[in-house]
Amino acid sequence: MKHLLSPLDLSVTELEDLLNLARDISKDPKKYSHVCDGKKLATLFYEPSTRTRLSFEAAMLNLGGSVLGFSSANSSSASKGESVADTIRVISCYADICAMRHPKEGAPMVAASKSSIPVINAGDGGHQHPTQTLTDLMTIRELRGSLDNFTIGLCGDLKFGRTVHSLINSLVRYKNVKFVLISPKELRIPDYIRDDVLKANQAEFIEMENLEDAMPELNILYMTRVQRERFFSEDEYLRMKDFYILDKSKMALAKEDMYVLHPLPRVNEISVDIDDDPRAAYFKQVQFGVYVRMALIMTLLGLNNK
Ligand SMILES: N[C@@H](CC(=O)O)C(=O)O
Ligand SMILES: NC(=O)OP(=O)(O)O
Repeated sequence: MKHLLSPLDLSVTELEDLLNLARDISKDPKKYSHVCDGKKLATLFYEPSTRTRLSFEAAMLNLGGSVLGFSSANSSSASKGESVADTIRVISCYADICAMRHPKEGAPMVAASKSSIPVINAGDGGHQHPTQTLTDLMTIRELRGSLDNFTIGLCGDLKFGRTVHSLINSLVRYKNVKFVLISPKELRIPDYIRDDVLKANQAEFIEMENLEDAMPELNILYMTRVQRERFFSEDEYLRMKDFYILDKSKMALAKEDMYVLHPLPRVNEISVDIDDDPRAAYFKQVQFGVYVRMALIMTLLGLNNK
């Protein structure tokens, strides 16, 4: 049985197969509308979510399956003190596959160790968000045609932003991907990503604070929200929250064919003025998120050859 706890749980070849399947689904989703007939997905969300939970639900429904779950710790028996380990043993009796989001790093891994169904990490604390990475990879591949040979700027909260950590982990496996890490010094990328992922894989990267300086070189700009819920002090959050605001004047410095991605939700870091710019790809990214999760559910349930 396979789980998806980190983006590295899929080899580059498996990822290629999954992205090809997602592309095929995107061309004719109806072709797949009975692949998961009779199957159930449980969504165990101990932290807020709009896209991840609902796109998982939409994905399973599109495949002909059904969904059950909870959307906050308060509405589950976690509020009575039930452990993740016990919860997953119970859910294994109700569903065929589950997606779990939890504020504690490693919680989905604990769940996987006790589970008799595939567990998908739908975001664990400030650690990883592998299905957002699948979405990001599909978006980059569909927009650029390839996951090799480009420069990506990752901007904002690189310290707590789990989507950034997972995306870097995945992209270092492709050829000639250059990383520009744009953040205030307080929100720099953690050492375990800089040293154990970027340096360990001999990836080309630089760290800088000024977004304007980085703009002209970028093929992809990946904006992120300052992760308020991970800050120890509200004052510190307020000091950081508007550090970067992508607006028309900054977009004027970018290449004509640069794309802007953002995992969403956006707060203030991308001005709504640029939503109609053809380079703004963050809502396209949302649509790809459904196709890629359909492909993932099929793959983990062993239904990808049907
Ligand atoms: N939705 C993404 C990004 C964010 O919340 O800023 C996440 O859950 O990590
Ligand atoms: N991109 C993402 O994970 O969004 P949600 O937090 O709304 O699920």
